[in-house]
Amino acid sequence: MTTNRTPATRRPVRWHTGGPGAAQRLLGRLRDRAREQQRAEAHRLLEADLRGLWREACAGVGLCQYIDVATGMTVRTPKFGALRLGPAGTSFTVEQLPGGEPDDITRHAARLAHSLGFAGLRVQPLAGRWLRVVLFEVDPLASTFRLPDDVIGRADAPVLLGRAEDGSLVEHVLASPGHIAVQGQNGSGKSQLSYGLTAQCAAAADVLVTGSDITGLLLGRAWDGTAHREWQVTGSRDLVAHAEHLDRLVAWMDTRLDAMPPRRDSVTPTVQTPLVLVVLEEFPGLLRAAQAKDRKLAERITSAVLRLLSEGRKAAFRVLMLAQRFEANAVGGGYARDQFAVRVSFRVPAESLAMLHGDDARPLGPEHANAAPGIAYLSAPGHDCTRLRAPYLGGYGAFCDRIARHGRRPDTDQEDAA
Ligand SMILES: Nc1ncnc2c1ncn2[C@@H]1O[C@H](COP(=O)(O)OP(=O)(O)OP(=O)(O)O)[C@@H](O)[C@H]1O
Repeated sequence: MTTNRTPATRRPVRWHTGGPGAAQRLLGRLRDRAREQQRAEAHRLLEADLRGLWREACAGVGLCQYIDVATGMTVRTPKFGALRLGPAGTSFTVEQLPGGEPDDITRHAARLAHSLGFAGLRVQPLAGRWLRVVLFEVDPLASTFRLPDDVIGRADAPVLLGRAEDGSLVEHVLASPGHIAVQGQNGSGKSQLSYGLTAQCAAAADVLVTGSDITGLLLGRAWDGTAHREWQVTGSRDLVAHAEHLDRLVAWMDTRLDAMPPRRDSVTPTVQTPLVLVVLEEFPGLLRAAQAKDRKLAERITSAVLRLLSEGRKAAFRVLMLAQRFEANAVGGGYARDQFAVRVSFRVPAESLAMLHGDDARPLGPEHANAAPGIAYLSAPGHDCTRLRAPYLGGYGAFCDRIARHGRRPDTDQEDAA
């Protein structure tokens, strides 16, 4: 069979190039796809790694259930869902065990995060039993943050306590009915927090910063020229003066309770009836010194403080007590310790953390025993064992400057103290 086709009738093969640069675009797309596949593969491998580590870590800290099945005992841990890698960091979803609470994970946060190769983690509840675990490459509390040069104008405005791991500010309203306990070893950050708290409310017309300070640094000289100074007793030479001052505060509290208007069960802070912040700096030191001098003097101080703690809330008295450790016998007994609604612990031995925050804080003890200055644990209404970084005001000179700048000057408007 022959064909008559001539070369002239054969149609040339034409490549549809799509214009100039199309080959490069195609190549680019192929490279993007390859990169995407590599990324997806890396993501899948990392997810598998973290899933395995998560399971081991949960079993390691006891966050698991043992189930007896036909083939033997099996361990069930909160289920790892999906990994998310993004500009906001690394996170994954988790389905809690039946009956589980986000707190079960938060309680072991440091140890779980370390097992996964991260510095820390935070838990965000999602829907139902699901939550998101956000991992931190560096401890979010590692860096210092400055206390802004702000003051409150009224007792019902919030003062800043610190910054939590998620970057949110943790505040406290003095007018809310709760005394404040602060414990920490030497150099752990108690003074910085107290400088910050007192400086923030030094200008408020309805707050009086009073109390007893054997060190004479937190209260005393720094407050010269302010309306608060005559309500502060300092130094350890005249311990009777501390007892007398505390008795004077109790008498003031009693006058308020006696004068409570009908159908009212608490005093609202006003300029005439200010909120009385009773600062007890190094209170165990005051008690020890008083005991060494005269046992009766120590009892007198203890009973005045107990009355302020147990009845002060209704009379707009708030106690801010500072101690290295809140051992019951060092702070006037277990009853006294139970009166504190807001509890802050800087670096303390593990046992002391559990003593002030309860057994829930026990797993955090070993890590917190080495916390850097300024890092604290907070238990307060609405804050169940929140780890925070207290704001840094600066050296003692900076504190004195703030009080000199903002401290309320004496006036004649105030009520009922006389
Ligand atoms: N919130 C903070 N941020 C950064 N650094 C801090 C913070 N708090 C304390 N520090 C550092 O730790 C040092 C000691 O802090 P601070 O004097 O408050 O401790 P303390 O618990 O009151 O100790 P002491 O019982 O000996 O008075 C400060 O001089 C400061 O360098």
